[in-house]
Amino acid sequence: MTKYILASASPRRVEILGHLGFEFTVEPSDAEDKLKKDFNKLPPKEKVEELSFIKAADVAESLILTKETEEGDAYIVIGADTVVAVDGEILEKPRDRADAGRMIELIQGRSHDVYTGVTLIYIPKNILENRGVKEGNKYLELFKILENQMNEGEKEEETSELGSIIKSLLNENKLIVRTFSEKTEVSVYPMNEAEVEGYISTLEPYDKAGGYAIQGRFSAYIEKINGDYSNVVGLPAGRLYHEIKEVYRCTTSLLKTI
Ligand SMILES: Cc1cn([C@H]2C[C@H](O)[C@@H](COP(=O)(O)OP(=O)(O)OP(=O)(O)O)O2)c(=O)[nH]c1=O
Repeated sequence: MTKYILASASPRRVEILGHLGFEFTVEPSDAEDKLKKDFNKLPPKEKVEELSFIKAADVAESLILTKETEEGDAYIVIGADTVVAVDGEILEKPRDRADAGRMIELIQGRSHDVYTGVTLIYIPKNILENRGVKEGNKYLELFKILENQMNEGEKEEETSELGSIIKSLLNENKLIVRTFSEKTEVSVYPMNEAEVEGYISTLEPYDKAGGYAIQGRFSAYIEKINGDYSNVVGLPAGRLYHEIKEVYRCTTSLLKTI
């Protein structure tokens, strides 16, 4: 049986994946905070794709190295990241009230893009079953070295090596990794000062990219969208379902190589 793991603390992602009918467990990753790498230099599409990979790879690596498996299950780990992009600036979650106000001022009365990147990592049961043998130990050692480097706060290139176990397994054709992203264009009605103030006085902006929730009070200010609605809320449901189907299509060739 294949088990699904959502590598995200976002309650919106839990809801969207639940709607798709998958049974899954939630194991959030704090890999993003561990990295010193400056993702802000990347364009939004690359940034969300890279961060989704980092989150999924972090959870997949711990799974490969530590998880007690039941009767040799296979796993699909799902990582995601969402940002708002306006005039070449990337808006993540606002730091404070002033930052939330700045973001709402920036996006009101015009359109912006919301990007969500998703990474799926399929771990066949054979990898988990082989953990105890020689090859498994090789990865365990690599993982320990990386962890020590992070603890000691060593050089930036080394701390950004998170995901290298997944990459080396992928190179050896032992995993399936699929990364993709969706863009949704969102047009926001003009807002007056009282409306901006009123909105940032709610708790809504503070855990959302761009400082707003299309699914909440901010719906009052949404004029139209072009693209997938669920993508704005944190997970592009339709694309995700079809990408998971594609993963299963690829498992046939993967299993031949293990
Ligand atoms: C634009 C927008 C974003 N969001 C949310 C989706 C994401 O949860 C959040 C963007 O932050 P992310 O950093 O993508 O995700 P997260 O911190 O919530 O969870 P994790 O890192 O553990 O995966 O913003 C909405 O809920 N509604 C919206 O309209």
